[in-house]
Amino acid sequence: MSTDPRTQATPDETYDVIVIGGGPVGENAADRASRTGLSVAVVEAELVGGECSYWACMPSKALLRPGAALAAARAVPGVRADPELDPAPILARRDEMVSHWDDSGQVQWLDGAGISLVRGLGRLVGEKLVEVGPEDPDADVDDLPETRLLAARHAVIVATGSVPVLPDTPGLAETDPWSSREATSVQDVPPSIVILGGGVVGVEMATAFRDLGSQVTLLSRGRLLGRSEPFASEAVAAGLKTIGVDVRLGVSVTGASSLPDGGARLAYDGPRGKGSVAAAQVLVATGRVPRTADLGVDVVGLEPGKALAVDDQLEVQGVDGGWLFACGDVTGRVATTHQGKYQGRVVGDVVAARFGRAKPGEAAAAGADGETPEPWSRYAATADHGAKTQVVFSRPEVASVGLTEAEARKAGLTVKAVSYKLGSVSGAVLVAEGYEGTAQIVVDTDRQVVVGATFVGPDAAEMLHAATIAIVGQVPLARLWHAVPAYPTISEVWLRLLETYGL
Ligand SMILES: Cc1cc2nc3c(=O)[nH]c(=O)nc-3n(C[C@H](O)[C@H](O)[C@H](O)COP(=O)(O)OP(=O)(O)OC[C@H]3O[C@@H](n4cnc5c(N)ncnc54)[C@H](O)[C@@H]3O)c2cc1C
Ligand SMILES: NC(=O)c1ccc[n+]([C@@H]2O[C@H](COP(=O)([O-])OP(=O)(O)OC[C@H]3O[C@@H](n4cnc5c(N)ncnc54)[C@H](O)[C@@H]3O)[C@@H](O)[C@H]2O)c1
Repeated sequence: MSTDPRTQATPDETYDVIVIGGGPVGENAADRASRTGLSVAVVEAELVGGECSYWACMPSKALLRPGAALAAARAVPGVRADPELDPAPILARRDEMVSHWDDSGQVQWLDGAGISLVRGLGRLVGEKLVEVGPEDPDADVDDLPETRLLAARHAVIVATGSVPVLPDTPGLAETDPWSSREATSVQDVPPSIVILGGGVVGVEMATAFRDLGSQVTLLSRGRLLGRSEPFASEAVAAGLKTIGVDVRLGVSVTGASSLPDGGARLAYDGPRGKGSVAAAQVLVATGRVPRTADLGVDVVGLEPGKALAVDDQLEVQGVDGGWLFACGDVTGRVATTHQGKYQGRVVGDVVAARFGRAKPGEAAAAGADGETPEPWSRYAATADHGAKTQVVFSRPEVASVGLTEAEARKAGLTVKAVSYKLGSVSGAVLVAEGYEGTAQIVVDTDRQVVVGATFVGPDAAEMLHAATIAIVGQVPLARLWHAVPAYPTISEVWLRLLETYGL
């Protein structure tokens, strides 16, 4: 395939399976792949555990939880004293949650699972060949890993995640803006921060920094959380304003400049003409792209920088031989840890069954002889289509699964959306005075099944899984009617939703 001399070299090590990227998704894929006796190596350039453990899910949720707990306490008369947020212990608990950016616990776990760890940046250099070397070969550090050539007997699984996007707005890069990494690992809370981007990172970090005491301005081109139901966007915008975030919608940032005493000013075109905002710190939260630019995918005929398109077995499309797989953010079809780990379990099982000592019949069920595995079998990531879940830990929380009403209509389904105010349910009244929130289900009226659900409100996250089960199980409404929610819980909204639908 390649005339690169490296592909002619004798490999330094050979494994049955090589996983490039030891984030949450790669770890899961490696774990499952190793279960039928295959030898597996994980190649990791930074910390085992990936973005999620050290700079994303865990630290961001650690920063957000105290504010949610305080709001919950304040919403119940009878809680004595007036609790307050205290940044120092919040940051200290965040540091604990990320194990002080030390991955020895996760390395131990890999070790216990019998998976080899190879530190360094992995690059594809040929079919089933991975060269591992320093991320920056010119870096001036003592313990740069030596370049090693690894060969895979059967499969390479790519789980390299994603990287943040920095828009090419004039002057923006020169203001030394933060990405979500610097924001989630903050040690000195800035007195003021301007956040560019009203997606998930934007609204979560606006909430967290307001709780930590910063003055926060959030600039968004469109509505907040643009992929959510519009009522969720409105509730989150209102929630941010209530806690004192300056939310400016419909603004396009046109330029940025550094200020002489530190900080920066962003200029923008908005609904009321030109404007600007200054802050001690800029945080750019304008999305992420799959990390394939430095992966060597060109040697297998793929375009660097683009997502690795996969089928439901997570096999990379456009590469022959059935040896290259991908899962997680790098596929561009999921952008959360839990959905990526689901893919990791599927691809790990596919690889284990096709190439390892699996039970009789399992290799065929996993597609070893060219048959496509059954949807909803353990060898197909079927939930990627129409059953993805996400929780945004803003205040109020936004928990969603499946299709929004607009997405369902776009997909050609005949649907009816019904919603109900959560504050009218007895369980919610008990949880908080003046509980405000909304639940909505999107029903496919031809099949009489739920295809989407969104819950917005305090602790809405914990309501999501019932909806996920209804969607994945394709439970007919007539049967769902017999799932009786306990009284007095907020889940009683399910009964109200079905009544509102007409049952
Ligand atoms: C601020 C923030 C908060 C988030 N909060 C949540 C949340 O609450 N819940 C949720 O579900 N999702 C959340 N996400 C999304 C979640 O972080 C990602 O979906 C998840 O980390 C993807 O996992 P992954 O294993 O695919 O990639 P990553 O976690 O990015 O891991 C990829 C790993 O591969 C390594 N790597 C990359 N290239 C190479 C290479 N060539 N060689 C060797 N190693 C390589 C990297 O060093 C990294 O360790 C959040 C994201 C952000 C930015
Ligand atoms: N709780 C969670 O599950 C969680 C939390 C944080 C992040 N994440 C994941 O991480 C990923 C990245 O999050 P994110 O918020 O950075 O991305 P995002 O795609 O959710 O939002 C990016 C926002 O930036 C805007 N934008 C893009 N370019 C812009 C520009 N030049 N100027 C102004 N605005 C611009 C977009 O319109 C969008 O609103 C997401 O896919 C998300 O699912 C998940």
